[in-house]
Amino acid sequence: MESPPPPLPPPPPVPDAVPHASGSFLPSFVADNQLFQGGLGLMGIGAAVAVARTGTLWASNILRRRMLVSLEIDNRDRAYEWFLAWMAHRTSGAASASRSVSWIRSHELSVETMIERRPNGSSSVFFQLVAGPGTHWFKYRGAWMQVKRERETRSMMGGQQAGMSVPWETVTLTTLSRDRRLFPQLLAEARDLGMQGQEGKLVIHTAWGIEWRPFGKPRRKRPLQSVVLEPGMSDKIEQDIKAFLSRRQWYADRGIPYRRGYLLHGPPGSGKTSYIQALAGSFSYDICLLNLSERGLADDKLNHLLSNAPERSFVLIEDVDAAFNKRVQTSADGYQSSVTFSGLLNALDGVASGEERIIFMTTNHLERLDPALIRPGRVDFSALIDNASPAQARELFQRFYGGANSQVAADDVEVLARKLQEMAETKLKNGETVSMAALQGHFIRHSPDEAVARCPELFVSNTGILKKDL
Ligand SMILES: Nc1ncnc2c1ncn2[C@@H]1O[C@H](COP(=O)(O)OP(=O)(O)OP(=O)(O)O)[C@@H](O)[C@H]1O
Repeated sequence: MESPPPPLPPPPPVPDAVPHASGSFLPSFVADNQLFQGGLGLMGIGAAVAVARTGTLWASNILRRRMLVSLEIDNRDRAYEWFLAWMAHRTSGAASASRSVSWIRSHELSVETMIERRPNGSSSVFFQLVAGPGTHWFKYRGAWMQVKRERETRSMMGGQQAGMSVPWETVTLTTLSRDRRLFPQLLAEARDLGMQGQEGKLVIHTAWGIEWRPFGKPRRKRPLQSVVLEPGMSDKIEQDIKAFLSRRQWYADRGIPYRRGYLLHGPPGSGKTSYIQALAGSFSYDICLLNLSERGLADDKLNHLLSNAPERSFVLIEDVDAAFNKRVQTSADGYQSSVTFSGLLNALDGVASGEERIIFMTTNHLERLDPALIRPGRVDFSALIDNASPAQARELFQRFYGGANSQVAADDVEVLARKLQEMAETKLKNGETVSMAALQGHFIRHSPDEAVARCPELFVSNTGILKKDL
């Protein structure tokens, strides 16, 4: 019988997952591990720097908020263009002698090309270097100011620039809080300088989204007499507007909305738009040009625009028939333009529509307009501005060729003008007329004698469409 196998050796002791240390694990791990000590040290320094930096930022923000004051002007506000013009004026030779402002030499400049037309017809071009995008410093009435001009490109929503990317600019003025009272003074100076530039000018506004903004530079006012209407017509319209402008309280006392609508209708080239612009200039009013077919314009925006037209401005809706024919439904959900017909009617005299507003509408086709659009309350004064009458043709001729600077003797002008009127009367009896625009073009092209001799070729049968215009 075999001997039993020898006994197995005892299993090795199981090592402790964690060596028994007195207390916890970490201190001894750190005490024995220099690399870890270094890492902890660096962490501590990093944390201290971060805290110091945050503290400094916080303190400088507090200080900035308490000690400094900033004023932001963006390019949607009229003060923006006035301030830039003020800056340009101040940095130009004309005003640099001004004691109120001294500029630190700017390193970011941009150029504004200015064309100055002289009365004799010549013009001169000069370049104005203005502070461009960047940071500039100047001293105004003893206080240092920082100007930060920033430009970015944003895409416009709505308005004639809908979908376009246009530069979006802001200017931020910063000065010591104790000098904050200088901001209104500076803006008033900029405004006065800017208004000087608009003195005697007509500002045309167009819609930018739901806001009105000046479009281009202010234009020279057109003399009202230069637009020759049928004798007495201009006075009639002028008197009606004067009466309206003088009865604000009368309307208020009777709770009647202080609004008035005018409709000038007639063939193309009869002077409707020119007259409205000249009339606005004669009242020192601006023009707000509203295009109902403008992309992105909807009923709510239209209502906002009509309710928020700038003070002292006429709202002009040209060719109003083109936006709406007689409620022609072109699709199940609405009309051919983005503004609905009922939206226009409500904007013109609905409950939400604005107060103190003068609207001019023009059309070549009165017969196409919906009666709801031209009923009183929306159109309070309607006038036919027609093709040239013999009297108008004569007066336009005299305005072109007469006057102090005329090369033609006054008597000769008078004889020719009378001849033109007699010819026009004959033509009119035959049912032939001519537009004032065609007469204007004819007079521009010809000498007085030629103008009269060749005028008969301009007249066409009374369709209002002229051979010359085709
Ligand atoms: N009655 C007028 N007196 C002086 N100029 C005129 C007259 N009518 C038209 N003109 C000249 O003809 C041009 C076109 O005039 P305007 O645009 O005002 O006509 P309109 O009636 O508004 O035309 P449309 O109906 O096609 O818009 C302008 O250059 C303007 O100077």
